[in-house]
Amino acid sequence: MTVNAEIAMKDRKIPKISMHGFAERKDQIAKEIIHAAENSGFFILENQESPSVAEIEEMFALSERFFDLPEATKARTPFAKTENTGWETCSQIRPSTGSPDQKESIQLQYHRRGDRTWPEDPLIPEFQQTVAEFMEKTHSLSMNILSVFALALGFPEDFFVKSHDVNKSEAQSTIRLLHYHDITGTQFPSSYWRAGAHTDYDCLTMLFQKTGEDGLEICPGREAHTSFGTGDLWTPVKARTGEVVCNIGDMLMAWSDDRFKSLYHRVRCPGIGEKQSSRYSIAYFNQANKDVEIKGPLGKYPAMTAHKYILDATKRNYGELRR
Ligand SMILES: O=C(O)CCC(=O)C(=O)O
Ligand SMILES: [Fe+2]
Repeated sequence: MTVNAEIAMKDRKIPKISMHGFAERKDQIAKEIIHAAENSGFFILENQESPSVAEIEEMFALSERFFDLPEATKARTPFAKTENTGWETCSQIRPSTGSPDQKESIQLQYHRRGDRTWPEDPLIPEFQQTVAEFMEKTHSLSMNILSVFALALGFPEDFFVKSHDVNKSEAQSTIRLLHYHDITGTQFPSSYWRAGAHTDYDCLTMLFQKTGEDGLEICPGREAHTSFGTGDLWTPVKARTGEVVCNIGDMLMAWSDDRFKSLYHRVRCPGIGEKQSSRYSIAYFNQANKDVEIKGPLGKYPAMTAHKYILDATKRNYGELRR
C-alpha cells in the first residue's frame, strides 16, 4: 500500500447518518446505511428521536452509580459464560491479546429482568426500570436499521424484527454497561488494552459513548466472517454523547454471505501524559433468538441456529475467562 493510501485509511471518515424524519426519508436513509454496511462496517447515527441525548445521559449517570458500588456487592450478580449475563472485572482475555481487558462490565437481558441475573432492586431502586426502558428504546432504533438490512437481503421487512423478539424466553439480545477503570499514573505494557481487538458476534451493535472519553479504534478490510486476522491500520472513532455508533457483527456478516462487514475494533489503554481517567460506554447487542436459523440468501455457509452461533462465539471469546 502506498504511503498516501495508508494516510487515507488512518484519517478515514466514519459515515454519519442523520435519522431525522426517518419515516419520511426512509429510502434515502436506507441507501446510506447499506452503502456504509457494505463498505465500512461501522457508521454513526445522529439526530435520532429516541433514545434522546437526555435519556442517554441519564443512562450513563445510572451506570456510574452501579459501578461505584462495592465490588463484593456487584459480584452478587456474577458473569455466567453460558448465559452471557452478569458482572465481571478485568477478567476477559481476548484471543487477540492474551492479557485481560482493563475494564469491568455488566450484561443484562430484557426478558430476564427481575431474576437472579439482574442486580437486586434495593441496591439502586430505579436501576431495573431505567435500564429496561433504555433497552426498549435502543431495541426499537435497532429494529429500524435491521429492517433496512432485511429488505436489502431480499427478506420480508419484519424478518429480523421477528427473529429478535426480546419478549420471548429464547431471546439473546443483551445490553452491556462498561466501565474502563481510572488508570491515572499507570503505564501498562503494550499488550494491555482497555478492550483488546475483537469483532462483535451479534447482528448489530449500538454503542453509546461520552464526549471526551475517546479510545475506540476500528480496523477496516475484513472479507469473511470466518477470518481472524487483523490489519494494523486503525481509525479512531471520536466519542460524542448522543450519537449511536453502529457496527455490524459476525452473525449478520454470516447471514448476509459476507456482504455486510463486521470489523475488528479495540479500545486503547491511554499512557502517562494522556487522559487516563475512567471511560464509560454502553453497548446494546442485537442477537437473534436461540431457535432462529441463520441462513444467508446465497447459502455461502451451512445453516446454524443463533443459539449455537452465540455459544461457539462465547467459548472463543471467553475461553480464557479468568476468575
Ligand atoms: O467501549 C467501547 O467503546 C467498545 C466496547 C466493545 O467493543 C464491546 O464491548 O464489544
Ligand atoms: Fe465490540
